[in-house]
Amino acid sequence: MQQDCVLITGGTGSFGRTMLQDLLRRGCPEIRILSRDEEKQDMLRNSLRSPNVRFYIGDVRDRDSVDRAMAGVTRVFHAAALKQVPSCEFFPMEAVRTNIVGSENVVRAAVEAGVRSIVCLSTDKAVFPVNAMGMSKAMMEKIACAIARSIGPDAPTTIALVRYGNVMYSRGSVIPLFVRQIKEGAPITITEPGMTRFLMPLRDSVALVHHAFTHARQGDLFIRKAPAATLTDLATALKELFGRPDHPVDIIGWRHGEKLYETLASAQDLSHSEDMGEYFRVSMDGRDLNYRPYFTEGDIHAAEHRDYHSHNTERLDVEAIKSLLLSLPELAAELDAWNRR
Ligand SMILES: O=c1ccn([C@@H]2O[C@H](COP(=O)(O)OP(=O)(O)O[C@H]3O[C@H](CO)[C@@H](O)[C@H](O)[C@H]3O)[C@@H](O)[C@H]2O)c(=O)[nH]1
Repeated sequence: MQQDCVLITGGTGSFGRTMLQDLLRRGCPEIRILSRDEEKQDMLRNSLRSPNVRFYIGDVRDRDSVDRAMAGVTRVFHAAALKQVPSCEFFPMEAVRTNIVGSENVVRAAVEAGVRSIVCLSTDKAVFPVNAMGMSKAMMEKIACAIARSIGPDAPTTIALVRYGNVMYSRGSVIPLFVRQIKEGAPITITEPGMTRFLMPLRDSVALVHHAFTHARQGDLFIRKAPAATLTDLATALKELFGRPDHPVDIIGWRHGEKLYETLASAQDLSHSEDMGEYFRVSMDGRDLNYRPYFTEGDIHAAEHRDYHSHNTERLDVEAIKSLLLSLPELAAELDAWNRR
């Protein structure tokens, strides 16, 4: 049997790195990282010093570089993406090149190389997308599903997707920003007090990817359920944890391409899904392009479902947000330093 060899695209990002550490802990004999930035790779190489990890400089936009990293691989986790909402609004074609064309390159290369299983990372912003980042991720989902449908259930490669909400404390996100503002004595900048976001600690992120690797059927989409919070409650929780309940807040208004709440699963998704407890499993829509059956075999179940979004999921109150925040190692370290100052 072929030795397990996992390729992670975008392996130096928060999600990719968590996956890498997890695979190392599980004793994976070979893990390949494909990414663009040699400096980030070098830092990761020096911090890991593991003979099991191999680094490939390349770009998912460039099929040749993907093919080179893909040879001999058994599983692929595709996490490489342009993921910042505001920058994709200003450079939408860059999102097209990386998130759409790049994803097609990775999925096709995996199929052609006979990889056993590929899992592509998506986001709640791909559902009813209003910004270029979400639109490009929605297209990635469509492309992965279209390729899955075309190769069929008996192909050697299984293509699956995982979809998550916001990862807490990820680089450049709102929680480290609010923490910095509290520490510097600057007002906390809230865009819209009642805006809600799903909240997921990074540690909860990788289990579903492993599940998808092992259990996905062709074209499956796995959606991680999560609780949500309003920005006001998130800010209040942080202010209280840092002993600054009266810290000032500025309301700055919505940024480009934002939504009041995010949808993780649409009614259409849920109409062909199974509720697996911590996640939904959405099966690929396997109907073909023959129009006639659409009128007799349409999706009659869609109307029975409600969208699953950050306004109607479990809502965390301030105390619950505080305990979730305290469970994050990054936040615990910040608080420790703050209390010892
Ligand atoms: O100064 C600020 C900055 C942000 N926010 C709000 O905080 C929330 C979260 O913002 P942020 O942490 O920037 O994340 P998102 O813009 O929601 O997007 C993140 O979460 C997505 C998953 O939903 C990922 O796909 C994206 O890559 C990632 O950037 C949003 O409601 C923002 O309006 C503020 O209130 N004040």
